[in-house]
Amino acid sequence: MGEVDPTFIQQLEHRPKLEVIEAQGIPQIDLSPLLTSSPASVHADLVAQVRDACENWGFFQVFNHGIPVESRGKLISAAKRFFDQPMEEKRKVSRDEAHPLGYYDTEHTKNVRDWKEVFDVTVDVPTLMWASHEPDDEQRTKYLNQWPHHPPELREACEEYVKDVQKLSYKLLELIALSLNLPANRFEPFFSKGQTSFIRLNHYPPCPAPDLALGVGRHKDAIALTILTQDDVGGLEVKRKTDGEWIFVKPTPNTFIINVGDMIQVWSNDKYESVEHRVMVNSTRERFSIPFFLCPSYYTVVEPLVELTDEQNPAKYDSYNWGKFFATRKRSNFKKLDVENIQIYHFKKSDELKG
Ligand SMILES: O=C(O)CCC(=O)C(=O)O
Ligand SMILES: [Fe+2]
Repeated sequence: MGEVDPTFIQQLEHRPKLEVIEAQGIPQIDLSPLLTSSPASVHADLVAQVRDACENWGFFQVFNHGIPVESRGKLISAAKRFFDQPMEEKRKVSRDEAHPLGYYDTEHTKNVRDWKEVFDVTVDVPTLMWASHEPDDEQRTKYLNQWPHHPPELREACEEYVKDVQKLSYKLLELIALSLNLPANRFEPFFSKGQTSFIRLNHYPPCPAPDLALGVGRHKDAIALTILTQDDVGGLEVKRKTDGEWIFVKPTPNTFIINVGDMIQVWSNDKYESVEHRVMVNSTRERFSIPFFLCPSYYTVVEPLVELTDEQNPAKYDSYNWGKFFATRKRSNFKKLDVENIQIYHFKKSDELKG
């Protein structure tokens, strides 16, 4: 195995095992009933499959989702053309504190550098967000996308893809609401008045030391729901809830990988957990993946839903403001902070539950 800069090296217990466990993969769910009829409420079997997957895995794959393969193919090709350029070209659209969207290659997860480069694109243009993480500062800011000159088709490919995936995300939110015995449209108000969703083009170049580094270190997604597409290389691993083993998510053509994020964990009062995952790299093939991170409007107050709490099952979290949470996270991208990045367990109600 080769060498990498020490900033990329994972501690011993977090290094990937190069022989992967593929057995008993995450559940596969056929969404074809939704192509022919709605509302989702008529599909009790589908709702039950979503409930099982959310309870037992926090992850599932969907097929027959209605999104044309070309839409993803075009975007992955455009992403490849963008990342293939010299660094000085990519740096022209670099992300910084003033422009939080665009190109970035020094992301750290849990203080270890990730073996990847990314390009972030916001969905609503402009996206309204708090200007500061300070709780009492009510100033707002507007996020705009930064588009590179090359490749010229990147912008249209992103915009077309986002339109399709957004529709899918709303269908999935309806299914998740129904699976929690809530009305299908229960989550809609959080997203319908200015959401903060974004997509990330991930490029994982070949790595000379795939036994030491990770494309993305172990983490949970802070958002509501992630819809991920990956190419045929593979690398994503999900932590199995039953025994904590890292399970390889085998690339399956024309499927999307869905995972419950931290906000659904809080809304559901821990009925559905946001599950840890990470990305392995390899020494021979580059890999591309594109997560769509579904996020509510910046002012959304996130707390366990009243319908899912009662005296026997009291709320396990204090409420938090999504935009302030996000701004606090973002801050650590540009400044090395001494404290751990903000996490939902910081809002757990009782001290013995923390950790
Ligand atoms: O590349 C992948 O498969 C997953 C990436 C991921 O987990 C993330 O960007 O949050
Ligand atoms: Fe993730």
